[in-house]
Amino acid sequence: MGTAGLRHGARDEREAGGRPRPGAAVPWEEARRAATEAAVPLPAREVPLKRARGRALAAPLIASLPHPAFDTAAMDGYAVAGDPPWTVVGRVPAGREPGTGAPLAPGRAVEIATGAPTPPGTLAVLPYELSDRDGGTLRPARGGAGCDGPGAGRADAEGGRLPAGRNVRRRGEECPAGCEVLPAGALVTPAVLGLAASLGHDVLPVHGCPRVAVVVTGDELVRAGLPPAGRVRDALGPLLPGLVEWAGGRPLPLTCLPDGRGPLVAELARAAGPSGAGSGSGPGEPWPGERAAGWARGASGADVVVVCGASSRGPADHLRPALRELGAEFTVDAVACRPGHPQLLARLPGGPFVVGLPGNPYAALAAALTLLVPLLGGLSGRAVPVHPRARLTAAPRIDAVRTRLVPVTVQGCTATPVGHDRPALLWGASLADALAVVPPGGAPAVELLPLPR
Ligand SMILES: Nc1nc2c(c(=O)[nH]1)N[C@H]1C(S)=C(S)[C@@H](COP(=O)(O)OP(=O)(O)OC[C@H]3O[C@@H](n4cnc5c(N)ncnc54)[C@H](O)[C@@H]3O)O[C@H]1N2
Ligand code: MOO
Repeated sequence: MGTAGLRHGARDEREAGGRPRPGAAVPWEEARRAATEAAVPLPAREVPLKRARGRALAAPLIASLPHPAFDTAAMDGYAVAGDPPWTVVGRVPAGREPGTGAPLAPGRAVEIATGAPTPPGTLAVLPYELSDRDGGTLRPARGGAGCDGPGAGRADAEGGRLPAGRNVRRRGEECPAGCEVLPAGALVTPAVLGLAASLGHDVLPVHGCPRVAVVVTGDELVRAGLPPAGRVRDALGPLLPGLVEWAGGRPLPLTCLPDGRGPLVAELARAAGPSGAGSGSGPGEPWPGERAAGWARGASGADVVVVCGASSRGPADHLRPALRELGAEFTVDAVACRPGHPQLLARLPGGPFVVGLPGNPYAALAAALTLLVPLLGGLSGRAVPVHPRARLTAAPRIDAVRTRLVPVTVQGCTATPVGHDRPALLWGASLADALAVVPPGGAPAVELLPLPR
């Protein structure tokens, strides 16, 4: 393909009304934005914590409790009141109901466990290792070192007085009840699950998980063993389920199709067809509210169909003709990038999205990070990520008109191309931490697209 048309692609390759002309390569940034904006988050529902991991919060996470929920000791040691020496009068174990013990009078101390409620009247907590106990009498140890910041627990120079509040966490000092700790759209990670539990939640409102059908096409593909002469191993069947899960989707069982328009039309028609009405269950069954929100899954139960291969313009490349035959609407029809330019995003009438990925495996991965990952992020309700940027330590080949996606390793604010980045092999991508997005003409600092782990 010549470059002159692409240089002005964003302006010249559009029909009146702003739609891209069929076959027009849109700039990479624009393609990613179109994929992000095409997706409306799937409806939300509350799920138990153990089923929320990897989903996006459909509402901000609010603290149901203050944290800490009561005044509590931050160290194992002694809760003390007033000036030393103190008389040790008892012990507070973790788990005691706050406010049930007697208030601590000046000159008294109680042994206390980390996390136990401090008695009313507590001045501070003196850690064991900074204390000097002789029978029932307690004093600060001489010259104790800091345990919780500089000088923590050490009595001050004049008169052995502990700063008020030392090693005591006050109720609500980290977050008061009602505080918004995470915004809607945050990804539920293991840390978020622990945080939600700490703040009193048993369930979380999360967006639905888009179901993704992966269709691998090509007569030449074999799925196991050493390929016979002229054949190649399918690299995308193994790659895509993990990528889909990482991006927020749920992969459906893989479909392998021979080359040919007929099988592809039949598969896409099945995906576009009315969802298994009357079946009562199964992957196509809607969640409550899905229909009201305008969601219609096809008979295959997929929200998104990813078609690998058949994306180019040769006689065996049937994806575009098949989509046109079915009346699909194209959102992106080729992208001005290398590799991965034949990729596309379309929507079948009333049904699922279709993402077309090139057959060359590294090109398919680069394309998936361009269109599929933003689409799945949007459908699953994830906030649009802000990716880090870095300076490249070696100049990659710059393209005057196309964005290049270059596998790199990342060290701090610098990124180093790893090479091995021809479209047909995933070697460079396997060595890399990220793909650097090198815009047309280059840039001093480039965006880094994370690679699925
Ligand atoms: N006339 C043109 N020809 C090509 C163009 C173009 O613009 N004009 N673009 C080239 C680029 S760039 C790419 S990328 C490919 C895209 O090809 P398709 O998406 O149509 O895929 P195929 O033709 O089926 O396969 C291309 C290549 O990839 C291998 N392949 C396919 N599927 C897999 C798989 N699942 N695992 C591993 N390898 C796979 C296939 O054997 C071919 O070698 O088109 C160029 N041509
Ligand atoms: O752009 Mo292709 O997608 O070079 O391999």
